[in-house]
Amino acid sequence: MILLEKINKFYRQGNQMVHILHDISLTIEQGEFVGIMGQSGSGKSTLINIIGFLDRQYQGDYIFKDENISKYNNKKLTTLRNQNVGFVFQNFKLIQNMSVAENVALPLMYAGFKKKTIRKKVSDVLTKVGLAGYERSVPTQLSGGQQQRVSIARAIIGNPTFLIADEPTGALDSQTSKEIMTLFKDLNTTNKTTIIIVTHDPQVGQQMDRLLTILDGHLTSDSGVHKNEI
Ligand SMILES: Nc1ncnc2c1ncn2[C@@H]1O[C@H](COP(=O)(O)OP(=O)(O)OP(=O)(O)O)[C@@H](O)[C@H]1O
Repeated sequence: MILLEKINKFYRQGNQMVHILHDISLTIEQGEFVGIMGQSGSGKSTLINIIGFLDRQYQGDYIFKDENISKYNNKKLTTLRNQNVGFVFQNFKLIQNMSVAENVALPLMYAGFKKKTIRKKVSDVLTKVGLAGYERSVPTQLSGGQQQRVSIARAIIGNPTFLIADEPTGALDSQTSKEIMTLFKDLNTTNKTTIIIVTHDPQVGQQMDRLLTILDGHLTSDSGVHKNEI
């Protein structure tokens, strides 16, 4: 489903072009549960920005669902992103003065769904993440783990093809981290949602079906393939 072929990424730093990602080639199939690990500055965010259709300034080919999207303009890329990707962040990124239901409903509001449909979908998705009945709460009334569940509900309400979670347990204690990882695994197993999780945490990495490791912008290991395929 996701096929990257020799992706290279350069950033301008001052008057120099710095080579950030080096010849990254990988395939992620529908339904996979994949972790990306690597030290700070190794290029994880840069890579997921490309995978999640946020960045189109790279060299190499990105084939998504059999279509080469490397030359897509911003408009086409935004449409692709809205239709296919859900994002989860370390710091939840919830809107504080909106209720849980309003936060979760946002993607469907933008997509122009009817109010009644939205209400039903919000209720279903809150049940799925273990927050049935929390519609009227506001983020500040919730624990960190609950807020992350709200942000996961917002990410999955549009039924995305894949989820990208950037350090989703980074702000949580270890027990809550475990619970959030269990939720991701359930979503992966039950809904067959492809999930890509960036993490520093080896405990989180261990729970993934497949682990990619990035070092200085190179893909140095992929537990899903034999070493000589990298
Ligand atoms: N917009 C930018 N302009 C210039 N350099 C950048 C930019 N964004 C990232 N970099 C550089 O690219 C390299 C990779 O950064 P990236 O954020 O992808 O790493 P990371 O593995 O996600 O790190 P962290 O775990 O700290 O989030 C770093 O050296 C960083 O300084």
